[in-house]
Amino acid sequence: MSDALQKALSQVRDEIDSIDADLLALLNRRARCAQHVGEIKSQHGDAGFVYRAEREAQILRRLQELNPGPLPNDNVTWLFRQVMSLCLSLEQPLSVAFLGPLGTFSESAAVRHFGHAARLLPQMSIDDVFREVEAGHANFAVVPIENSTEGAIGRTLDLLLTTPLKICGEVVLRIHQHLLSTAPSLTGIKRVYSHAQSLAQCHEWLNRALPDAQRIPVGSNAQAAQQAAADPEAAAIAGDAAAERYGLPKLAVSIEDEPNNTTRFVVLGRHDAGPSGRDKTSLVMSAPNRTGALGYLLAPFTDAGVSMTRLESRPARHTLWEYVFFVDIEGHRDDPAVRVALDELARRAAYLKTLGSYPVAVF
Ligand SMILES: O=C(O)C(=O)C[C@]1(C(=O)O)C=C[C@@H](O)C=C1
Repeated sequence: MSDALQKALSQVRDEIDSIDADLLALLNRRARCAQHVGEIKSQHGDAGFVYRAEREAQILRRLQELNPGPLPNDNVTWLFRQVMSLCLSLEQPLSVAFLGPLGTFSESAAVRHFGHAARLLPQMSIDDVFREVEAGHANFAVVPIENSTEGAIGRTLDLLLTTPLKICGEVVLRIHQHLLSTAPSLTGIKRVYSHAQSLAQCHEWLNRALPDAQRIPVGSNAQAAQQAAADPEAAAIAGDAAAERYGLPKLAVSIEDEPNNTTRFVVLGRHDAGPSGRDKTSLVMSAPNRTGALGYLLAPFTDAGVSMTRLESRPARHTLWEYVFFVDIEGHRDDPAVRVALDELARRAAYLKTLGSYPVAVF
């Protein structure tokens, strides 16, 4: 290395060292502020509300607006999510239940929302995820609710009907499915394990690339990866997190049939979130089985100028040919227009449950 190059490099590296020292001091100053916030909250008997979904969303949105680059907004958001996760862990360590084992897309969603400092509690089923928070063994749950290719996750909707938990956040995750196997090539693969939803998301690719392989649905993508890791004639369809966790090579990447394959998860806790300025409210209601009933129920939203972003029907399981409707609207239940619409809806619906108000996903 020439002297000139050495000198130029060491000048910039000295600057980086000095910036890192400043960053370190600032990060610790921020952490002390968060600890102070925690003390104020517990002095006011508010220790149960240490995690503030709406405040985190506001912080991240503001930083996205302030970001001058060259770091892209997604990376900045990820970085500050980690910073808040660490600051929060000094106030109160959080635990998050999700559909395990480790390596599922649900784990990726949980980490995306709560950062790496949260304690992860993988569960065997979506029912167990709900139960873990309902029983007070975990602070929050992260469960899938809909996929852009496959539609609603029925079990989550059914459990939302009866749970006392509230939706306090959402996570939108781009799903890239890979074929993971220790086999040297596609030729030796006789079995493909995956969650039924993932097998369906890669149905056309499998028809083309592995028409003779047996497709075996299992409890989760991560479980599929565990099974494939132990069987050289098998492959799993799963994501990056499972590939890394179980040390499986990727034989084919991004094999999902739909290029925009995305899953939306909801975050459940004992309270919903305060208004953040850009919120959604999720509801479930029942309409009597007669002509025009659904239109009658939805009219209060139009009348109050509230936009509906999602409508999903699901059989009411106890009565044949009766349906419940899951509705997402724009706005927080404390917004005046939403409040007016909900009050009117409560008068019209045979059954109405507000599942929660929460910030629109930030990234
Ligand atoms: O502002 C608060 O209420 C805090 O607890 C601080 C803080 C943060 O690090 O900025 C940490 C956790 C909360 O979820 C929101 C924000």
